[in-house]
Amino acid sequence: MSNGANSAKKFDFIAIGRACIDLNAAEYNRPMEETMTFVKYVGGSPANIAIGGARLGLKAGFIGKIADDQHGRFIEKYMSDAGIDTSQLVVDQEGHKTGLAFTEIKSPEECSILMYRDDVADLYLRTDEVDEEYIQQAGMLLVSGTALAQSPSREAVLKAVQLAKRNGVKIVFELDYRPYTWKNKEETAVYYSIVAEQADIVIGTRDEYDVMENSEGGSNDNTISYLFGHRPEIIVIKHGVEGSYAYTKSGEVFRAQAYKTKVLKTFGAGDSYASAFLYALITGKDIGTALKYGSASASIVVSKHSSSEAMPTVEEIEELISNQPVIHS
Ligand SMILES: Nc1ncnc2c1ncn2[C@@H]1O[C@H](COP(=O)(O)OP(=O)(O)O)[C@@H](O)[C@H]1O
Ligand SMILES: O=C(O)C[C@@H](O)[C@H](O)C(=O)COP(=O)(O)O
Repeated sequence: MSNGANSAKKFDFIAIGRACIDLNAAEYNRPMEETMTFVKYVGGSPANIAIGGARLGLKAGFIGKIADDQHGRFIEKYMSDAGIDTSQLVVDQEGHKTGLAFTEIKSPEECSILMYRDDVADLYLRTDEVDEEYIQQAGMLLVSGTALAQSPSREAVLKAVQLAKRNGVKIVFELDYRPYTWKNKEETAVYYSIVAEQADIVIGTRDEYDVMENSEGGSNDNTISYLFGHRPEIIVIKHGVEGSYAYTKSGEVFRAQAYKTKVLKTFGAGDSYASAFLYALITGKDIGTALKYGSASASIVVSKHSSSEAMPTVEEIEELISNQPVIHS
């Protein structure tokens, strides 16, 4: 497949979904109960991926809804300063709030996220706020699975997927499973399958594919045999510190190991991975190299305090790939 590189298009990719706030513990190695200070960053998986892509020099756009408040304005300015087109970042007019993610860093291995996502603006994006002419201008549409959790955002995303298909825009589905936004796993499995079957590229962790399949302990072989019966041409399955695999419809299998690093916290790995993986595909690198870019980017971000602000440059990624040993597992 051609992986979406299209210099004739205004955007290399457009992400759809949430742009929110991360409040990351400024004090490490303690539970949230004892954490008194937090540092504010833009967060939300698709926003992080757009920021990561823009840091790597990609032309990125964003479709989403932000609150009409100080947090919403902070997000819009940060993303626009990062070089992302925010013309389709709709400002909510109904009093909905910005989603907040407080992060706890108990140890490098024990991190958790406490989400405040009741009535959040991002899940109120409507179908009439998704514009065909905007989507036409992209090489790829990056869909976050969390945006399928509730209506009207669910229908807005399904419309974006339809428009992308109609206009030959590659669909990248990042499963991005956040249990607290869903009613139950059965519902998640239904909507994940609907979009995964229509996507060109699917990216997720092994656990997230299990959610899509509404099963436990699933195998990569079963996942790819199901999805390759549909539209996907590339399936990426991440296995945490044990590395990741990419499978192609023509039967190739690629594996990348994680790079050794001094881990500060584990969150941010998935978003940095996705942005660097897509950057590599969009700039014409092969799939094996793209996996390395993803792993390298993730190993940089897990060693830093934030997800968005910590997104690396191309030079940092390439330097790390050349010099850093991998974790053998
Ligand atoms: N402790 C770690 N050290 C170095 N790299 C890591 C570590 N954990 C994850 N990674 C890298 O980040 C990638 C994505 O991590 P993973 O945990 O699978 O996804 P997610 O963050 O979406 O749950 C992995 O494939 C790996 O390359
Ligand atoms: O996606 C969110 O709403 C929270 C993120 O902003 C946060 O930085 C995070 O959890 C990132 O983790 P990842 O998805 O593993 O990259």
